[in-house]
Amino acid sequence: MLKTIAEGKLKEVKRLRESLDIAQVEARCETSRQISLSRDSGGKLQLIAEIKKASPLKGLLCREFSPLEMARSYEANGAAVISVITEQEFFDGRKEYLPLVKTGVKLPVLRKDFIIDEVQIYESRQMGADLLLLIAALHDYDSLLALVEKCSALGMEPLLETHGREEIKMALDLPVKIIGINNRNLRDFSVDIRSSLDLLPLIPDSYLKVSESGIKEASDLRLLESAGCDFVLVGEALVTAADPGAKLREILSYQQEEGL
Ligand SMILES: O=P(O)(O)OC[C@@H](O)[C@@H](O)c1c[nH]c2ccccc12
Repeated sequence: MLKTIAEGKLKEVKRLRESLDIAQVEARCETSRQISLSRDSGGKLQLIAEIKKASPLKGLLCREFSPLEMARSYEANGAAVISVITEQEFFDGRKEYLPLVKTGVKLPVLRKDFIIDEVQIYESRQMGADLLLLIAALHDYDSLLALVEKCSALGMEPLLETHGREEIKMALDLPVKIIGINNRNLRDFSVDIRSSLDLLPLIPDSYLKVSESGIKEASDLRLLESAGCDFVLVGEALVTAADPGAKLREILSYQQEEGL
């Protein structure tokens, strides 16, 4: 599956190489400031809320889909970061969603796509992304290193997504600050948040740790918080709710109850 998606990106990369004015993006970057994430001072888990219209496995998730409205309601209800899926073929995302969301909210915005070439990093910068997802499974060490460095040079923060011990080991050898553990196996799409619980202890506290996928309830957040996780990335559970903002508030509400 992952391979099919990445192969689909090759054409897009070719087109981008022909059309994107890299020098112009670089020139504009000099004046722009990097937004960086940090751990909550009280140790509270923070939430990255995803704008996700569809998934390859389940198809359409959200009928009345308005990315801007959704982002604003995530922001108003306590999200720390907005994640925007821009991949079109399998997730029905659109590149336009990112600049739209970026201008509509104050929160940092993460671009979720399948990044296989540095030209997409320039494109992400031009779109206005603050953070960029890089998927370890798509690369070897050298190509990841080049992408991570390009990302940082352009003032964006890479979120390196891993699955399994080997990929975490590789992540720890790269100059990244944020490591994600995807609970979804991108090869067969099975999901289990225990995968984060098992792997979080392998990541030192000098990194920001993100658990991604299959997170639905306050009880999941509680578990991950006590395992030392800093951020959770939630998509489906929010976008399939009648009121995504209200759902976000509800799953974070345990933090108030505990008076953190
Ligand atoms: O909808 P969920 O199960 O809450 O998962 C969100 C997010 O983790 C998932 O969309 C995701 C994780 N890694 C990705 C890479 C590309 C596209 C999407 C993803």
